Amino acid sequence: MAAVSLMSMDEAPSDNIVYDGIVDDSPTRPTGLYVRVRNMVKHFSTAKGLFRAVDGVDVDIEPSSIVALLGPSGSGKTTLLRLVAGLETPTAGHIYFDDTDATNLSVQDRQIGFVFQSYALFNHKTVAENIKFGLEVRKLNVDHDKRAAELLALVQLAGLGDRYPKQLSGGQRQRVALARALASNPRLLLLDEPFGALDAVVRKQLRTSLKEIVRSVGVTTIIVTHDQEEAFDLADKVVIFNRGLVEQQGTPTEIIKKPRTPFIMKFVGETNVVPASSVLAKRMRFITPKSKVMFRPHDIKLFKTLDPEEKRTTVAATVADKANLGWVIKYTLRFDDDVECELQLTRQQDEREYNLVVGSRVYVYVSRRAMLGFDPSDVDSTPVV
Ligand SMILES: Nc1ncnc2c1ncn2[C@@H]1O[C@H](COP(=O)(O)OP(=O)(O)OP(=O)(O)O)[C@@H](O)[C@H]1O
Repeated sequence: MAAVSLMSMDEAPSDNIVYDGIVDDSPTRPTGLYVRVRNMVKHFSTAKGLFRAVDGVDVDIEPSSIVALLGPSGSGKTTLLRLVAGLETPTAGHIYFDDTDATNLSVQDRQIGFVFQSYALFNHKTVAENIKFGLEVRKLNVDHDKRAAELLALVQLAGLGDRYPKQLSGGQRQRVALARALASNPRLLLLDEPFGALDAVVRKQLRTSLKEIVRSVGVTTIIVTHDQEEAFDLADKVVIFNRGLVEQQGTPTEIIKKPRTPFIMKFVGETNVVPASSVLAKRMRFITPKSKVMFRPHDIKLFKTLDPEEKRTTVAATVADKANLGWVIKYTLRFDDDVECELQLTRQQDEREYNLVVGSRVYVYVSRRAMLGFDPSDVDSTPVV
């Protein structure tokens, strides 16, 4: 999709930018807000006591970037989003928008666009009227019809302005909600599970559109999601919450390649968990004071036959099950101490190299470097009261 500015021409700065004699006459894009959250705390009083929904969080959200807040249910993602929006008052901490302390700004003065899971469109208004509502509330002095048409084109609904929300699919309604949120040219867009109610195919289409749209508009975007694939695909930075705290934040690649804690390792991607006292952990000489050991299924090296030399560095197992999951084949391997682990292969890998028979014997090697010791409390995600 071509870069689209939400500024209409009468608002756009007239000066073109000149670099070394080359005139860049593309419409000037607004830069998104730089959002900094500092030592943010939000405690709720409940019948059971003080609930630490957000318990001291620092997050930096670069201008015009997309940041995904990911984490188990009840970990504080939505509460942080609501704090940034001004819909909750912090117990402690600060929020800065660029260099301004925005902690006590009213919701209206924050210039934020919102999209929630439930469409929150006015059913008695047409699509265009719904979008124009976003302009009316901010009393923006622009040509409303023209802006609504621009926004409809941006969200790929050109020509549907006269329809009513009930005449649209769920995905189209969410596109309208996005257009409305962008109508007033917000510098910050907040999305709370925006695709939660949609089926997988529509979710994916909207995800792609959202990425293109927010990048072309240049708005800083924070999205709360349960969906890891969504978070990793969309975001420049993923912030993973657990029990009101940020457990890790970084680029998707950093989080996948360098999970900093056992919680992250278990939360992101598949893991095998075996006792630290298992034959496998011992044979790999993995020494840990912790009670359990985890490693990724793809870190297993498997041999169907062995040289006598290799027998000392591997552990024999029986193929207990083979699950055919389409493009992925999942084997369950049972060691002689009855500990089990899973091995995942692509179908191609399996057909080319393995094709294991249930009941056959195999030999397993896992590098010590791929193993991580942990106690069950290290991966606990029960919210703290
Ligand atoms: N007004 C409130 N009063 C008391 N507790 C609250 C209030 N708002 C939120 N909570 C609690 O704070 C915790 C964090 O909620 P939050 O909605 O931020 O979690 P979340 O990570 O977004 O979870 P989910 O993915 O399920 O929406 C939850 O256990 C919730 O019950």
